[in-house]
Amino acid sequence: MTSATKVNPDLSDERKKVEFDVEEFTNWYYKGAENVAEKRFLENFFLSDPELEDKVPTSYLSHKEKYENAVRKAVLVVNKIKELQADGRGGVDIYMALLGGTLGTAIFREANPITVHFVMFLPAIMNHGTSDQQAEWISRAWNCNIIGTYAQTELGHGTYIRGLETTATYDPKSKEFILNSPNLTSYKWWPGGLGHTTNYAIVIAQLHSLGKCHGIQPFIVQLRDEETHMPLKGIKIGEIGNKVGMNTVNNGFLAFDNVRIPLKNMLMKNAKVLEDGQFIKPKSSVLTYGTMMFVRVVILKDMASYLSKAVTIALRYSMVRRQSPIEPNKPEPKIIEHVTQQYKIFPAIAKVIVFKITAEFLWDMYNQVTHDLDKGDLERLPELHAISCCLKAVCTNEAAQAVEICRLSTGGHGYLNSAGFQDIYGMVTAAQTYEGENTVMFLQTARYLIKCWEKAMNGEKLTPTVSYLENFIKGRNSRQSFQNSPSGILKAFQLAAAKKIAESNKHLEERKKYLSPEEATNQTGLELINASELHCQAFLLQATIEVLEDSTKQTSLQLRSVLKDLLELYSVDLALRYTGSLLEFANMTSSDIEFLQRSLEALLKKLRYNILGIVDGFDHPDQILGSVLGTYDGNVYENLINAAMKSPLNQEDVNKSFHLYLKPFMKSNL
Ligand SMILES: CCC/C=C/C(=O)SCCNC(=O)CCNC(=O)[C@H](O)C(C)(C)COP(=O)([O-])OP(=O)([O-])OC[C@H]1O[C@@H](n2cnc3c(N)ncnc32)[C@H](O)[C@@H]1OP(=O)([O-])[O-]
Ligand SMILES: Cc1cc2nc3c(=O)[nH]c(=O)nc-3n(C[C@H](O)[C@H](O)[C@H](O)COP(=O)(O)OP(=O)(O)OC[C@H]3O[C@@H](n4cnc5c(N)ncnc54)[C@H](O)[C@@H]3O)c2cc1C
Repeated sequence: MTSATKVNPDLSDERKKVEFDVEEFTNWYYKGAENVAEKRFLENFFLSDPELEDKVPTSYLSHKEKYENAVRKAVLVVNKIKELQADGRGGVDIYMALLGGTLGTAIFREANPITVHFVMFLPAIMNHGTSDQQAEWISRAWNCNIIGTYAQTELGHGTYIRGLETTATYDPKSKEFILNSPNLTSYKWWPGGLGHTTNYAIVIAQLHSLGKCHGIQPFIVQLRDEETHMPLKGIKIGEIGNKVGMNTVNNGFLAFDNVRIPLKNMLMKNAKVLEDGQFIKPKSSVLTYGTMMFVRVVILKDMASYLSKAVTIALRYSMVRRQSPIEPNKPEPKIIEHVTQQYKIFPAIAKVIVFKITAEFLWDMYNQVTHDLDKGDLERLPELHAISCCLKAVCTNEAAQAVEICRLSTGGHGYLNSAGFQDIYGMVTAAQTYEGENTVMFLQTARYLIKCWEKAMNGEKLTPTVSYLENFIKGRNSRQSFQNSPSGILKAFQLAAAKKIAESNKHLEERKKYLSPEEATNQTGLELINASELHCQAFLLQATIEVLEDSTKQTSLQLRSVLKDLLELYSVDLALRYTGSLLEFANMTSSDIEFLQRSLEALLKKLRYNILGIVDGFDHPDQILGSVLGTYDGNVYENLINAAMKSPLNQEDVNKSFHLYLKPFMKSNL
């Protein structure tokens, strides 16, 4: 972690003031010293490989060079993983760390063209394939003998997947499906790696058999020749072009012209087509959506990791950058002394912890529910779907906002590519859209909440994530005054969520008297999103309070106290951000707001000298951060000039454009 160069004295002075043991925090954060040792081993194993180091910063490469470099590295990384596995080390976790997490983005900067192979193609075969199909495809895919993507979205439809237009028509004579893209809007558009990397895909298409359409189903389709990599007959394929970020993912397009695949290539764990063309319905049609749910759960973990990088960069920089005297005639302070600067960064640090805890909570819930599903029990699937949708939306929205605020908190230097924010933002903001656009995700949760509300009104028992609605209906909580503590703020959010759900339901019912239920839902959309968001914020806070309480029982008093301060900061900031809803629904008064404001300021002050220990404790080596502003040694000005010198323009004193254009122009008298 420590760099060989001399640490900037401003930063080393700060480190001396931290009151808790940073390593103890690291061990707590990564759930044990063993995990920390493994994390450090992996980081060192990959990042010390000179083949994975970029001699020229990738931002100076062309689009094509960036892609080729990313493919080269992807192959190296997977080979290195295999090396580790041959030594009996690690399993799926290594892939996750390298394909999405901080280590993966340290290597690829933007992203990896084979991530979707591991995150969606393989899970789709596992989720939707029969045991025979798994036997046929999994080991080839796992060994990367074939590389696949998940081709669902089309030019015309991403959200409304029932409206997808690609067709798979069963021909009982040849026992084959015929794939077609009937028009331009049915072209597949976006799948990661599809452009020039993958040779197979899970294609989601409308199944037609015996003259009837049976809705969307997954098919495994070969796209390119396994030797020459040329697109197969009837397949049109390419890349969709430059994007805001993630430019090394090689997102592609795909169209079919009468492409035939055998019957066995429809993934048939759930729905089936028999040889004679008879369609056998699945136990539930939403089982087709399982792979999306898996990724929504994974995204949450990624948000905590990406945001932890952004806050580390912003905070370290704020502790070495000096600007603008606060008192006249006094020296310029570190910019962190400006209270407004503290507010830009400290609450975002608290969010990292809240998102990480909740991500782990959701991961456990996902594993439990999929275990139940394997036994045919679908009972908790709607609850998991509802909570994963709103968590995906809130956490990606908030992470994107927080990363941008971190960038702004570093002033002009933060706008430089070498500051590292652009790549982080590119990854985070993409997740606001992919795997379900966020507004649509909020509306999915709201649909569930309205159903739960109706159930609760009928006296039915509710699942754990919504059980607070029962308390509300029984009249508990509603008359309590607002309490300024994490559990008091949680109660206020649950009350506000319950009242907002009730109010949305009331307006929905009123509208249903003269509108169709669907149009009534559309007209009530703004309130439904609001209800969904309040519900989600309550869940994030509840999960964190419960886990922190439990997981800090064995920690030192000093660490427990800092984590308690961070939880308080998170909840006070949350309450202040939602004063509108809390004033309207949760017995909050203007004097409560004044008190919250004072608490916020007091907490910033209290955390001022411990907060560096938290970001140091995230334990990101400089290579992971990839930022001239965030290095452990804090030597930002030296880093800035060194990075500037790597610009290709700085490799010569005079650029040829001077002789070609400037000189004739400057000498001309026109
Ligand atoms: C590295 C990553 C790269 C990125 C990759 C990608 O982006 S890949 C591309 C990613 N693309 C996207 O993410 C596309 C986003 N779009 C979608 O997921 C769907 O089109 C939809 C969910 C918005 C609507 O679907 P619809 O019109 O069929 O549904 P509806 O609203 O009429 O509700 C019907 C019922 O289904 C239920 N239910 C729904 N989903 C699930 C689920 N996963 N599980 C369980 N249940 C689910 C729902 O609760 C409702 O239950 P109820 O109330 O009847 O008991
Ligand atoms: C970086 C990246 C990687 C991707 N990777 C893949 C991949 O590997 N495979 C794949 O298949 N796809 C992939 N996608 C596609 C992605 O899943 C879709 O873009 C996403 O689901 C959103 O769909 P859309 O683009 O159709 O947006 P639209 O649905 O057209 O959204 C446009 C606007 O319409 C609004 N809107 C739409 N429907 C509703 C509604 N019902 N109610 C209210 N508002 C609505 C939205 O809120 C949004 O404001 C990727 C996308 C990105 C950006």
